[in-house]
Amino acid sequence: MCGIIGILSNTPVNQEIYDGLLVLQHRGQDSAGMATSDGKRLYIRRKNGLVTDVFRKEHMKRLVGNMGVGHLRYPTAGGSSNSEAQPFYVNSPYGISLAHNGNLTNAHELKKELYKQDRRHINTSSDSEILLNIFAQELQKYKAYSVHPEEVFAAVEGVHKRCVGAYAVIAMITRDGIVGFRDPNGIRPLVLGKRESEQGTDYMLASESVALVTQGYAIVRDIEPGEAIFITKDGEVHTKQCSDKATYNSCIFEYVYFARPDSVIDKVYVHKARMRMGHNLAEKVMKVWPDHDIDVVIPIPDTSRTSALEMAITLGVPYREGYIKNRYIGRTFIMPGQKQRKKSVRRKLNPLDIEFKGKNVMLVDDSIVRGTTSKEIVQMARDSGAKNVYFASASPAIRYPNIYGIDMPAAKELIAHGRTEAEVAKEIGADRLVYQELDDLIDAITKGNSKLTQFDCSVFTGKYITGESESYFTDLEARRNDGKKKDKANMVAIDMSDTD
Ligand SMILES: O=P(O)(O)OC[C@H]1O[C@H](OP(=O)(O)OP(=O)(O)O)[C@H](O)[C@@H]1O
Ligand SMILES: NC(=O)CC[C@H](N)C(=O)O
Ligand SMILES: [Mg+2]
Repeated sequence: MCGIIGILSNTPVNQEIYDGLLVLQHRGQDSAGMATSDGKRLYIRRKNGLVTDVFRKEHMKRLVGNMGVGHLRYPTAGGSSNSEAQPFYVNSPYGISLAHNGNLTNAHELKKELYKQDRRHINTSSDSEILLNIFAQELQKYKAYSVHPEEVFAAVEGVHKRCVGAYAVIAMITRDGIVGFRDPNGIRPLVLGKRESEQGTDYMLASESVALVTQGYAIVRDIEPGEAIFITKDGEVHTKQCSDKATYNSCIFEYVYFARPDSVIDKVYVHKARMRMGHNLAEKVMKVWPDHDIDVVIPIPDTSRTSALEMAITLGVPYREGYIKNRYIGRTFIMPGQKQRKKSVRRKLNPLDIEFKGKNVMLVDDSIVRGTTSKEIVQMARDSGAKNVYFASASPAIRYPNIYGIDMPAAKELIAHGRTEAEVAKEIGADRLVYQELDDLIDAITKGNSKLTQFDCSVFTGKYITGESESYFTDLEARRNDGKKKDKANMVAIDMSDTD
């Protein structure tokens, strides 16, 4: 679930992109990168690590210019080496650098097609390098001396025709401006912001609105599914719907887990959606278990806090912080390997015994994916003297892979895959388990924007809007299960990063 940013400003953008990336760090912890342009030349820095590790003073000084794009990576394709850090760059036509959030499901076919048909060589296993080359190839068709909106929009139409899957994209054309677009299903988010200053109007595109508002930009609007925006270096803004099949099928997991609560996605306040998830979950508990004996509701920090608090209020039960989170450890779920994820739950969360001793505790998390967190957490509650340990998940059971930008490629790694609710409860060691109903989860979001009627809920339903074949999933699981990822982790193609 990478994070992307693009800024076209009247002043240098390096510090603002850096600050914006810091705000979006929760979307990708693997690598960070930035490309800037002064209208003549491109400057680029990308490397494995967190934002604070990747950019030092000397790199920032070199990233000059008033426009640029930034990226945070959480890999869903290829390996996790420096050479797959983004933005990717291609010099023809015009010099394009591109940052991608999402995942292409026909990357394999496109890679072959790019060589056979277009004589373009792809040097990494990243689907984003493929996406960049498709965009470049489509733009090249017009052979214009400099880029105009018509050519950009025609190129995006070409991308929509050739690429399948999820993609929110911000690209920079070195001499001409910034382009943003969202796939025809709008699976991944992209929002536009604007800021007036004495020097003129500055524009920013980002995965989440929190990156805009923290830099003083006002939210203008979300980019629509299938729509493209071209902001020229002179500050003209052009937009066009580039797909005749565009519909909203936004990823529901953005609201459940990925996005920051202080972001607004497709006009829905994530914080409020999570509150409603907690409320609906409490109603389900009261329905299926009217005589419950819950003494206290305890959230699993960080993400579930918002819904757990609202759940406690609706249940009329005290809410207590029972696990203290080490603020210097990042998100566990988006770490690359199971060993690392497991180890970090214990290092990250420590129980406060006094909140557990002799009590019936209801632990609340936003989701149970591999069960790494819940297993450890339930055990910690027992070790701290809880009488009974109940567990509630603000989202339904996750039984199917994600193929749109969340790294959950192997069904067998999901704890609820092929298991009933009671079996999952047993597996995580809980005395009772309550899952949110899918309709209640959807209701929690649509209450914020009734125009959103459809979502990508594939991890709960196994239904994929882009219609992939059975063999795609078999192949994906074989290529990207946890064991395979370990082998690929250090696969370096051309290492363009500095060694420090
Ligand atoms: O069942 P699992 O495979 O463990 O995945 C689910 C857990 O992972 C996430 O937490 P994470 O630590 O990544 O981030 P957070 O601090 O934002 O909650 C999520 O909030 C759940 O707690
Ligand atoms: N999570 C994402 O959005 C990943 C983007 C891209 N597929 C990559 O692996 O780099
Ligand atoms: Mg969590």
